[in-house]
Amino acid sequence: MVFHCRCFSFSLQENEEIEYETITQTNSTMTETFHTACSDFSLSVSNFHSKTTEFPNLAEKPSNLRVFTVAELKAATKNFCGEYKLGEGGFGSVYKGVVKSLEYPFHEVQVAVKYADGVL
Ligand SMILES: Nc1ncnc2c1ncn2[C@@H]1O[C@H](COP(=O)(O)OP(=O)(O)OP(=O)(O)O)[C@@H](O)[C@H]1O
Repeated sequence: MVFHCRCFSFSLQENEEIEYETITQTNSTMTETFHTACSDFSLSVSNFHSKTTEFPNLAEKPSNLRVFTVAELKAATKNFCGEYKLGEGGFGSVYKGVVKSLEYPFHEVQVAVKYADGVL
């Protein structure tokens, strides 16, 4: 299962604000793939673990979030190259990367890709 979420903007240099996309990839026995905004992320996970039906199926929600293949994420981060590492979180490392914009094919979009420990 692959989660993608455009999370937040942050400042690289004092006056330069760049929008980043955080992509989290993780394995699961669940076969469906769904996309969710960060605010929904813990909601969907708790829904999955508790198996309650109280929350809507996020796969059925309309979404404009983009799915990336593992190959695309490897290409974007130069195969998760150490030089591209931005930081480390509780369950994996985060790498900067660059992907082509779908809207404007000649534009590149900077992204942050989280590589969850033990996934690949
Ligand atoms: N969009 C981003 N741009 C730049 N650096 C980032 C970005 N996202 C994460 N990082 C870097 O990676 C580090 C880990 O981020 P992450 O989101 O994994 O943190 P976390 O929420 O503490 O981790 P976890 O969710 O695994 O518990 C951050 O402290 C930061 O240094």
